Amino acid sequence: MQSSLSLSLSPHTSLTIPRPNQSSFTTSAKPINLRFCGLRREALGDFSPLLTRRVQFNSITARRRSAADLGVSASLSGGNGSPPKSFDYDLLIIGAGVGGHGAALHAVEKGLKTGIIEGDVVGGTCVNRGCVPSKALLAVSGRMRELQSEHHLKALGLQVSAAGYDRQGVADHANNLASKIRNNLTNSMKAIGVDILTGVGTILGPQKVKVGSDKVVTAQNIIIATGSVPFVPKGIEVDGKTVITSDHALKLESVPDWIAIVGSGYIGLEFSDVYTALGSEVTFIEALDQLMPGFDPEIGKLAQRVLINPRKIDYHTGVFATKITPAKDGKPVIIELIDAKTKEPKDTLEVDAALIATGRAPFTQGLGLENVNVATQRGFVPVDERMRVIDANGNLVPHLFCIGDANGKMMLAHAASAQGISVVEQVTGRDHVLNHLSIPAACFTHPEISMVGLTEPQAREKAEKEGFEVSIAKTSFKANTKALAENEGEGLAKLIYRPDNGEILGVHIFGLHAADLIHEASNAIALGTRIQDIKLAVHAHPTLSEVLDELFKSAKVKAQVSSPVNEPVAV
Ligand SMILES: Cc1cc2nc3c(=O)[nH]c(=O)nc-3n(C[C@H](O)[C@H](O)[C@H](O)COP(=O)(O)OP(=O)(O)OC[C@H]3O[C@@H](n4cnc5c(N)ncnc54)[C@H](O)[C@@H]3O)c2cc1C
Ligand SMILES: NC(=O)c1ccc[n+]([C@@H]2O[C@H](COP(=O)([O-])OP(=O)(O)OC[C@H]3O[C@@H](n4cnc5c(N)ncnc54)[C@H](O)[C@@H]3O)[C@@H](O)[C@H]2O)c1
Repeated sequence: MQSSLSLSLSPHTSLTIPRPNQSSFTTSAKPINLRFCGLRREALGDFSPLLTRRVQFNSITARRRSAADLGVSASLSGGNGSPPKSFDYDLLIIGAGVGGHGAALHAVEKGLKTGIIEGDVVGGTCVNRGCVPSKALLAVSGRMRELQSEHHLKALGLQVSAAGYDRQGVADHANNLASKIRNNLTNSMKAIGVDILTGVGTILGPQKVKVGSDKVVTAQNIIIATGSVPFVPKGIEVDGKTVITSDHALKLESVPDWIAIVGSGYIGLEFSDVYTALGSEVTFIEALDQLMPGFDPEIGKLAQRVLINPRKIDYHTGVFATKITPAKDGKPVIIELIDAKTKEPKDTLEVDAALIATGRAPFTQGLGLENVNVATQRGFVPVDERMRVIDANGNLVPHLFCIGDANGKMMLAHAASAQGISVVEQVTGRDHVLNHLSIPAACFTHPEISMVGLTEPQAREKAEKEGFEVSIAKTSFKANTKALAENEGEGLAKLIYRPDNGEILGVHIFGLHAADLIHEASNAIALGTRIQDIKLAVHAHPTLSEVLDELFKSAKVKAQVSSPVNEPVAV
């Protein structure tokens, strides 16, 4: 099956990037650890993302227009294999998702002549099929939950008659938000002089890229930022109506009475929040032994108690969905489950719809990586800690970088953008290594979950290897005035730290506005701030941020204050 993304740029142009054929896969490449993708890929064996992709630029009109419209001259120097002697751009980015966009803005700020190539729509996954529309749906589910919770409203002294929703209205809200943010992103680049080159980018050789079918551009440095697409395990037939991926679900064309969600990672969990608020019953199917396997186990348990158990959600863990057949001729969607360990048949489910949320596959095939001797690992572009691309012999490819979902380091929008900024710092003369352990992540359920750094098991494993002690501090939202005023006392913040020197190893929050609260901790990790220093910082009262204030204050650190406290200043 070969689905495609289509875009009409104008009445005369159209571009199509076919999405991967999601019915074949390979397991021969080296496993890589995708810490923030819920689980190590090797744990899934045969169910790993498949990595086939074919890109086409299928409109002759579009090809002609792209060459004429670009306004940049193709470099004539150098054959495909040798580097050109002069360049059209200082920096050329392939892929205008959030990663490419972040890199482009920073590059212009640093004075680089910058071009960005986009084969579909500006904004990529996050803006068009990811963060942005999903958060619009979650904004609706949050309000629906509040309005439907008689107990909660009564506690606040409120009376509201029955809450309802208009499905198309909700869908329009998500779609309109995506359009608005896409325009903002496009305009923000145009306004500062980034050249947006329309067409599929293919690497021809060192520092040289083809755009569409016949335009060639050269650049001093190139960043690959081609992102990812939904991964659908072998045996699952996606029809886009009753068996869907997040690409389809975000359009909210229907709200099924009963939907199975395969995978209980970020996408599964966020959509369970949306669907149950809109009235669906949900059945989770999770390959690992527990739901939400990527989260700190204690936070996962609390999340299960609050986000799963009281809602119309049941689940099967330790099972793979091996075959899913879409609804047809009056028959429901049929899901065949096998035991994840024994591989024996376990169960068959009949539901109205199934959402496949089993991770994302990198979008890198057909990119011309072979022309610079780069072999992907399960489709991901191998990079070092500075996002420099590594070739098939283990050497760095000069002037070539890869950021975002395509390198698989951390599949988050802000991580993609931060990696892009880090690359720009390097090519403009400042060495920079991004600390991925300081990058926060959040799941926008109600309430939210957020985290930065290590989970408790990861911290204990590291401590054992490196020979240090780990301590844990916790604070409850129940003791926070603002949370109680909102009648939202269900929540926990957890700090994992070194008691000898006050280093923050990880912070995990479950509760109201957890996604916003995490940044005090992530900035502290990024800046190397120790607990003995941050516990002296002052927080406004009454605010949710006092949850973190209490958390840092309750930690028992042996070291004294490690940086001088500012002298009081007369104002
Ligand atoms: C449902 C969902 C919800 C999400 N929610 C969040 C969230 O709340 N927070 C968060 O941080 N992350 C979230 N993510 C993840 C986030 O969307 C991705 O991590 C992020 O979009 C990755 O950015 P990127 O720039 O690497 O790639 P992408 O956003 O995928 O962009 C890549 C771009 O490159 C283009 N392209 C690909 N190949 C070529 C080529 N050869 N030539 C030219 N152009 C090409 C594509 O068309 C695309 O526009 C979510 C993802 C999904 C699916
Ligand atoms: N709020 C956010 O930041 C946000 C929201 C959505 C998506 N994302 C990003 O998008 C990416 C994809 O999200 P996702 O939820 O699809 O992936 P994920 O990696 O977070 O979770 C996938 C889940 O599916 C399970 N699984 C995999 N194959 C299975 C099978 N055959 N049968 C049953 N279970 C199976 C895994 O064990 C895992 O728990 C994530 O890496 C995440 O970083 C982020």
